[in-house]
Amino acid sequence: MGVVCLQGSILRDSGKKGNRTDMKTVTVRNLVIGEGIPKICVPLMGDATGVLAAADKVKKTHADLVEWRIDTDPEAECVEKTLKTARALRDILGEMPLLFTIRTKEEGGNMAVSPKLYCEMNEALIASGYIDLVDIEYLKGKSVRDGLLRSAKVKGVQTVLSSHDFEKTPDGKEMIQRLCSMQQAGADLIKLAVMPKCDEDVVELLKVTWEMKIRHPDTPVISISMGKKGALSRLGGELFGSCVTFGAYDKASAPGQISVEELYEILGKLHG
Ligand SMILES: O=C1C[C@@](O)(C(=O)O)C[C@@H](O)[C@@H]1O
Repeated sequence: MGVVCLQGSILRDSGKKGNRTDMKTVTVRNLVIGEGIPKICVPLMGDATGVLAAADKVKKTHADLVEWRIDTDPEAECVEKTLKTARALRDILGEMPLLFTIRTKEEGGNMAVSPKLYCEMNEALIASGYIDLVDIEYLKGKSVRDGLLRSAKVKGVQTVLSSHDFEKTPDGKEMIQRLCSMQQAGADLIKLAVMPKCDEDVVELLKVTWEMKIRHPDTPVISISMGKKGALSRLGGELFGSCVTFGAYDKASAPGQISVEELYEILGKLHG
C-alpha cells in the first residue's frame, strides 16, 4: 500500500499547487462532465415497466443523467424488446443523457453473458440512436472493447470504460495502472469502483483519483470506494477529481449509494 505520495510528491513534482488542473471535459447533450460539481447519475433497475416508471420520476429529481442497468431486467437477452424500451426511455428522458450498462456477473452485476451476446447487445444499442453513453467493461478483453469503442465513435456514442472489484481495493500502483490502461484504450470516460476493507483503502482510492487529476488529466475519471466506509468518495469528487457520482432513486445499484436528493444537497454545500 502507499505508492501514491499526496503531499510530498504529486503537488510539488507537477508544479500544480493550488486549484489548477487541465482536466478534460466531455459534453453529452447539454451536460458538461469533468468540471465543477460532480454530475449525479441515477441507476434505473428492473424490468421495462419498472424502468420506464422510474425514469419518469427520476426526470423530476436533481439527477443529471441516468444509467440503465439492463442486466437487472429478466428479459434483457431479448434485444428487440430492449430496443423498444430504449426508444420509450429516450422519449421520457428528453435531453437527459442516458448511459447504457450491461453489468456482468464477473464485475458484480446480474447477467452471465457470453462475449458474443455482450457485443451484440451493446452494438444494437449503440446503433439505435437512443443512448448517449455506453459502459464497456475493460476486462472483457481487447477485441471486445476495441470493437465497441470503434462502433461507439462512429455512431457518436460516448464511452465509459469500467472496472470493478467488489472484493477489495487493489494497491495504489495497480489502480493507477488500470486507469491509465483504460485511458490509453481511448475511452471518453474511465471508471473504477472498488471495495474498501479498511479506512486506508478509502484514502488510497482518493489519492489515486487525485493523482489521475494531476498527472493524467486527459480523460475524466469516475472513482468509487463502495460500501458505507467509502461514502466520502461519492461526495468529494470535486476536490479529488471524480466527475460523476452514482445516487439512488428508489433502489441502490451498489452498496453505499446515497439518495439522489441527499447527494444534490451535500454536493451543493461542498461546492460552497
Ligand atoms: O459502475 C458503477 C458504479 C456503481 O457500482 C456504484 O458503486 O455506484 C453503480 C453501478 O450501477 C455503476 O455501473
